[in-house]
Amino acid sequence: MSDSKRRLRPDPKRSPYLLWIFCFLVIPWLPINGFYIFLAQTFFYTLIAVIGLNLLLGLSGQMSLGQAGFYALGAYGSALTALKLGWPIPLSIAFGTVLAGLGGGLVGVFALRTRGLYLAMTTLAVGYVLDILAQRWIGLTGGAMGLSAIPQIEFGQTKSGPVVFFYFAGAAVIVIQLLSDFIHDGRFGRNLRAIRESEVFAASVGIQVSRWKAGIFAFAAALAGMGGAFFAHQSGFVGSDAFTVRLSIALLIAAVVGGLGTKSGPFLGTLILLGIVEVIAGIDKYGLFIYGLILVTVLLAFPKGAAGVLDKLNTKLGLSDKDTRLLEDPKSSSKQQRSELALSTSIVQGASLCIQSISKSYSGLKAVDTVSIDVLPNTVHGLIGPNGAGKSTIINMIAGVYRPDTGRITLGDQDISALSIADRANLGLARTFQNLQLIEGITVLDNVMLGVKHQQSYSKDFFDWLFKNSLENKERQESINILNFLGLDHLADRLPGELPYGHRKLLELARAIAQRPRILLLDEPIAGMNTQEAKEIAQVLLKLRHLGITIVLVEHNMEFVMSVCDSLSVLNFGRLIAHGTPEEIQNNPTVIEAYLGTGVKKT
Ligand SMILES: Nc1ncnc2c1ncn2[C@@H]1O[C@H](COP(=O)(O)OP(=O)(O)OP(=O)(O)O)[C@@H](O)[C@H]1O
Repeated sequence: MSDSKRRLRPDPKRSPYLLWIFCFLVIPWLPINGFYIFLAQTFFYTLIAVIGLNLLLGLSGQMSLGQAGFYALGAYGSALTALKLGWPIPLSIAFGTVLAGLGGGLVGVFALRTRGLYLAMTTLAVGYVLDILAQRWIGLTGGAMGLSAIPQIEFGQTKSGPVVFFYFAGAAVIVIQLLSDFIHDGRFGRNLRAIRESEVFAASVGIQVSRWKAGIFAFAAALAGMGGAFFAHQSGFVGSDAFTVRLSIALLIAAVVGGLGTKSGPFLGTLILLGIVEVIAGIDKYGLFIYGLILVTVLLAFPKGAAGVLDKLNTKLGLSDKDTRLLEDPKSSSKQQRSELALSTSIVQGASLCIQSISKSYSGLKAVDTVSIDVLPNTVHGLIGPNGAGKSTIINMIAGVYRPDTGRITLGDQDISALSIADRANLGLARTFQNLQLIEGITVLDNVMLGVKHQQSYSKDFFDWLFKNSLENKERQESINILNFLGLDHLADRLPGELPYGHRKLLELARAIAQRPRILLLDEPIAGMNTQEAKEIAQVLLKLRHLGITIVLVEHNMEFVMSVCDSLSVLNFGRLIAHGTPEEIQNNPTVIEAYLGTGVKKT
């Protein structure tokens, strides 16, 4: 396969679905006893709940110990509507799923202000509250005595009921697995992984972090609810005992044992979980203890779970995808010129930036004191000054990480002072960080694609992915052009962790360029680089300016600053002490005394 085709390959690996469909058609007709059909049904609906948790925890990094509560919402919602209102089962299952999703969304909006351990504790508490409600609201749920005679899928004949249920739940799993793969493969997965890495970073590439977090929380809750709804119609009975924290832990174990954040992890983890449940059925008293033991063992021995073990095996057998890395001449100048041309067509014209009398104090310390700076469009502006002068604070105020105590910031003719980080990014502000921000678990190319602006409504994405993958391919091509431009295209299939520091810095710049910025903010772009690498970055910045981007940078290397900047602002103790061309600044006695000393030459 040619490189360009391989790069543009539609990523979703669809062959597992053929296996699925084959098993799906064959299993019910095999001469196996009804117990195995029952087990397969249980496997299907448990898998649905585990897929949700895998997306939540594995991709977005949010821990939920309350999935049993949403599972209960789905089970009661579906059981009650079918039992008391006589709704058809597919409709009642859909209702249970939506009810759990709404519950998850509601919890999401409030709970997602917390993170890490606190989020885990909050979701645990939500799970407890829903469990206690199920126990105590006897009039509705029947408490521990439960609801019985819940309609089961019979389709006229009780005899064929289990097989119909098998198909029904199996079809739901295929759809959910497709959705999960879609999320893993494309923009959704990249955005969620970015949020897991750093919320400030995710917002800086234009992701509306709280919406995405609440959305994936609701989706995972809906899938837990769908699992619960299937459970209710399988057993025909729902009692509060089924929804304790033990269920939440079992789902968590399946997700972790299978391999968090992997596409096949939930399938493998659920298989292992149900296998264990069958084995320990006779020693139920010690069930929780055994679950815990398995979790600890897997975490220590196989941190990437069963999917990680399979992956290693595939690599050993030469079946892995990673063997198809792209190795080309890293710097073919004609290729770079072509990509520069392609890039020039997608670059948006740079904007002006106007900072008016901004100040910022940190608990009494005035880090920035009534600073005003004007940056003209299509120029490179440098912010310089000694350590602690307030440069990074200004960059962070421009990007929206900090709000100025006073003053205002205008991008073009738009006042952005009160906008969120993501809104500013979507208006054309892109940035790099003093401490590199890259997503380690995805390829170099995917890191760049994270910056590419989404060009169509998200609702169209799924069908595009399923049938053509044209949008993803277009975004890939755009990102490859940028990697070509920076001479990094031969590394497109690598992971960022495999790159030397200089290339990692370039990769961050590539991601920022992919955002098609009107203003590019660079916080110490050559820190840690050698002289040759610094010269290459200087060339890149001059080309970017030539293409029309406005650049604001903070840098301590004066030779570099003087060679790329059109104008400079000098800060000292939070105050602006000078403003002008590099030549004017080099000859300014106040600046020489406060910062430069003598001997800085423009190169
Ligand atoms: N989050 C914070 N909380 C408290 N003080 C802070 C915070 N961030 C910065 N400061 C203080 O504000 C002042 C300005 O810091 P800032 O990082 O903006 O300076 P800088 O010019 O970027 O320095 P450097 O060149 O060392 O990065 C310093 O005295 C610093 O200690």
